[in-house]
Parts: sequence; structure tokens; C-alpha cells
Amino acid sequence: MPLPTDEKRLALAREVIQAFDDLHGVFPGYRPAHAKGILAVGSFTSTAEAARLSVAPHFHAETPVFIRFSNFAGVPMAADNKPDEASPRGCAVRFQLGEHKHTDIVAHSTDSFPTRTAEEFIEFLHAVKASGPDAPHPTPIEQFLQSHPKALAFVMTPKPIPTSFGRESYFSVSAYRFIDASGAGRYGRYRILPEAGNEYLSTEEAAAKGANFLMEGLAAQLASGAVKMQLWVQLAEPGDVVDDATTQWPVERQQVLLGVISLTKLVPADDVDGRRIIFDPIPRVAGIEPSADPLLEPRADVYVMSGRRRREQAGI
Ligand code: HEM
Repeated sequence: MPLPTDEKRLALAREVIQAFDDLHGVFPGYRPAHAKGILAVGSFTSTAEAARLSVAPHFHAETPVFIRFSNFAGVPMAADNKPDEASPRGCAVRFQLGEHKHTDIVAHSTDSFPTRTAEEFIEFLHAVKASGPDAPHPTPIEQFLQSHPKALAFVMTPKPIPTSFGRESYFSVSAYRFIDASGAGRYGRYRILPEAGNEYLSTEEAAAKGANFLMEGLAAQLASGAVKMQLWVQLAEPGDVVDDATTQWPVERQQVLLGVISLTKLVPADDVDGRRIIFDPIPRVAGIEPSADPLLEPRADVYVMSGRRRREQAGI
């Protein structure tokens, strides 16, 4: 994916990366967000319902996948059991459609986002940065949350630490339009759910864990068998807002199982492939289109710009 040439888009992407750099510090060769992660490989087997929903190639044939699970912070040593560094956890999936041909899903473990746009997200990051322990009340983040109820709801949503990356649920948050063989489209949001079910730790149990327990746990689980994640889509009804990651749809909306991701092994733990890979929140595949959600284009730009910087810094 090339970088855009539009100067405004480039400037926005630079501003986002700068805001993360200011918040977490710069760790050359690592992501400015979701810096600590673990990459695994496996395969995706789709259902008949997926094939009916979209002509996308991975909904019609078994497809190799990469998954990168990550902690939220742009800190490579972020502790897996420390909520402000670890949550929300990331889950980025690459469906390998052929040589140099792929489509991705980038999801995280909270079914919402604090802001509707990237510009507003930058304001959010600046407010967090300016609200250190010595900041007088109301701190900039307290003020931001007071005037942005959706951001407040996101911050207040419980984000318990799971017993394993494979016992957590992940959400694409943004919607996509799935195109079937007749050319008809239907909006939906991905959910990646653990086949073994969700399982979370109490605050005390999480505090007693080691700083790498999620990363080490996945390695141990894969050594003794596959870890399975189900890929679902929650489908919108006419009238549902499809371009706003801060607005959820009613819980009773139909959910369709698209298939099962079966993870079989870790990519060697030297982390080079995990750091090299650049995920794309825009599908760029026949049969799945991005919605008009204003987060999608800036995120795609940011991930490419940041990914190139990371590769250059690390010489990978
Ligand atoms: C304006 C909104 C957002 C901004 C500015 C943003 C920013 C970033 C940045 C700078 C990175 C590091 C990129 C890299 O170097 O690879 C990143 C990674 C990531 N983001 Fe976002 N993000 C946004 C929204 C979201 C949303 C809505 C989700 C989930 C639904 C999400 C999930 C992730 C994940 C999982 C990664 C790690 C991907 C990987 O493993 O390579 N982000 N984000």
C-alpha cells in the first residue's frame, strides 16, 4: 500500500504519530501503539453463510492467516497485566490470498472507540498527555471526557484482563459493506470470538500474573494444540448508523458465523516478522468495501507511514 500524495492526509498521519510519540516516548523500530505483540499463523475455514454474504475469495476457500495479538500501549515492554498499558488488546488478522495479495481485519477488545474522527482522537491523546499526576483538576482529560460523552463511555467500559489472548473477544468497531454474487451489499461489523469462550481474571488475579503472561501463555497453548477463534459479523438493519465507530448497533442485530481461524504455531520469536508486518484497516479486496467511517482512511495512512518508519529504524 503506497502512502497518499495528498499533503493534508500526510500531515494528519504525521500528527497522529507525533501524538503517540509524545504520549508513550519513542522506541525506534517499534509501533507507536500496540508495540508489544505476538504473531501466529494458521488457517481460516469459511462457512456457507460467508460465501452467501460476499464474493471475497477467503469466504470461498481455505486461506492461510497471520494473527498479531498485542497490548495497547506504544511501549515494547508494556506489562500484559497492567490495564492502562495492556487494554484494549489488539487482534490484527491477515488473510493471505496469494503472493503479495492479502486483506486484513484490525480489531481490538472493546466494542467501541472514544472518538468519531482522527482529529478528535489527536485531541484525546493530547489531553491524556497533559493530565499527569500533578495536573490541576479538572485536568485536560477530565475536561475532554466531560464534553465528549462517547469518549467517557469508552473510558468507563470495563476492560478486564483475559486469562489468555485466545479467551478474549475482539471487534472491528468500524463497519464494512459485504457484496454478494448478485451485487447486493449489506453492512456489517466483525467480531472475533474465542471458540473456548471468554475468560477473565479478577483485578487481584491479574496483579499476581507476570508481565509477559499473555505472550508466554499463547506460546504454551500453541505448543499443546490449535487455538481457535470464530469470525462473526454483526449485520446492520436499514437505518442503522454505519459510519460512526462510537455508535453501537442494538444487541439483537443478527450475527452470522463467517468461519473459524485455527492458529497452529508462533512465528519465530525474534519478532522481526511481527514488527515488519503492516496491517491495513481498509480491505482492498473484491466483495468487501470500507464504509464511510472517517476513521478508516487516516488509520490506513498512519499504519503505512508508521510501518515504514519502523522498518527503516530497525533495518528490517
Ligand atoms: C483514529 C483512530 C486510530 C488511530 C489514530 C490509531 C493509531 C494507531 C497507530 C499509530 C498504530 C501503530 C501502527 C503501526 O505502526 O503499525 C495502531 C495500531 C493498531 N491499532 Fe489503531 N488507531 C486508531 C483506531 C483503531 C481502532 C478503531 C482499532 C480497533 C478496532 C485499532 C486497533 C489497532 C491495532 C490492533 C493495532 C496493532 C496492529 C498490529 O498488530 O500491527 N486502532 N493504531
